[in-house]
Amino acid sequence: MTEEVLQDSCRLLGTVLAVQANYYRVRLDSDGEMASLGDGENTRLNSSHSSLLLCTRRTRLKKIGQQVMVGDRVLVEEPDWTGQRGAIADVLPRKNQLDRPAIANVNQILLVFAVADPPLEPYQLSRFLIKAESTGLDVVLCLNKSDLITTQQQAEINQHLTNWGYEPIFISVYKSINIDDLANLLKDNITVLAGPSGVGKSSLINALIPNINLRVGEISGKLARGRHTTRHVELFDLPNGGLLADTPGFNQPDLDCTPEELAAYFPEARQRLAVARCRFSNCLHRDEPDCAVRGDWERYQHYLEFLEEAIARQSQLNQQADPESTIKVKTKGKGKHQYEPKLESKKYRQKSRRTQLQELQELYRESEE
Ligand SMILES: Nc1nc2c(ncn2[C@@H]2O[C@H](COP(=O)(O)OP(=O)(O)OP(=O)(O)O)[C@@H](O)[C@H]2O)c(=O)[nH]1
Ligand SMILES: [Zn+2]
Repeated sequence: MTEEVLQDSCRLLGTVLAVQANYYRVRLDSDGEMASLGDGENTRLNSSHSSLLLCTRRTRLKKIGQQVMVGDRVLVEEPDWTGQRGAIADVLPRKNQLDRPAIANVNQILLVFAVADPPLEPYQLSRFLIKAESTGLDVVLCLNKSDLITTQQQAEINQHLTNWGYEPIFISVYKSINIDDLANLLKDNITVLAGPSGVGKSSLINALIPNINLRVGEISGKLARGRHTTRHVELFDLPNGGLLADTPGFNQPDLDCTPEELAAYFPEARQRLAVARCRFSNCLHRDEPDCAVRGDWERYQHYLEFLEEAIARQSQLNQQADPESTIKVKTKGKGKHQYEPKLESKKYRQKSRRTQLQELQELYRESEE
């Protein structure tokens, strides 16, 4: 069933913002859906909170094993406007899906860094960018605390990041610089926010959603942030449209791509590969002859360093000796060791059918560990 068909029949369509026990908090689309409703049902329009319905999942969906996750577009039936209840009758096909955190239909990642305090560290920024790129989603790079640097310094940072293939948006939560521009980029999208600790993510969320404390307080007690967060996933409504999922702060995301994948996560390398080819299809762009990627681009050293890391990681996995890897050692008989996959490790099973989006799940996992 497509969205058009559903809208034609004037059913209620909405987006799942949170899942709590067996209930789904659904925000109904703001327009169009009232047309088919009879008189007396319009009370919803007069109440400021009424487009939020607490819904159950129809038995039919349970029977066919249809899960409902945060970010899902759903068809709601039997709205009770007074009690703010409803029932989810159908789930529209997902554009994409992250398993951890469980969010469907994510459009982009908003990566937040600060230009100062904490200082902008190129390698750390690269690491986050690569991790974000590996999801295959669009990446919006936002640099906060621009109030702490001069225009000249900002121009220099901007030049570097342009060389890297990005168009950063410089903001200051303190001075309300470019917050509206950023809000515009988030409009009509489902965005997942990420970035290291101390760059101003909480401050930014408060600036983007002025009533968030109130709202969050109403719904989930408090906006859990930092290392000791629950795994509760929630999408927050942005006042001008769009939904934002917050992530806890973390400092060094682990790069777990293969050596072969790495170049694709550098826009500079992608640009080079778009116009030329390496002699070898499995070129790692180090010292191979006729390499189209190797060169004096600014982050080439980052590439080499991360490549070493990826190679080391891979050989570690190949040796099957890393206890943190997906392999466990099983002691057999007289002290003989045998390696076998840890079957309880979801990570292991995901590896074999990994999509780029699943990289993001790991980004979350690291942030929680
Ligand atoms: N100068 C300046 N400081 C800011 C700005 N935005 C936030 N800060 C400060 O930066 C510090 C960290 O801000 P938070 O919002 O807690 O940062 P965070 O990214 O949420 O940090 P974690 O919760 O550790 O992930 C606080 O002292 C803020 O007041 C800004 O635009 N300019
Ligand atoms: Zn090459």
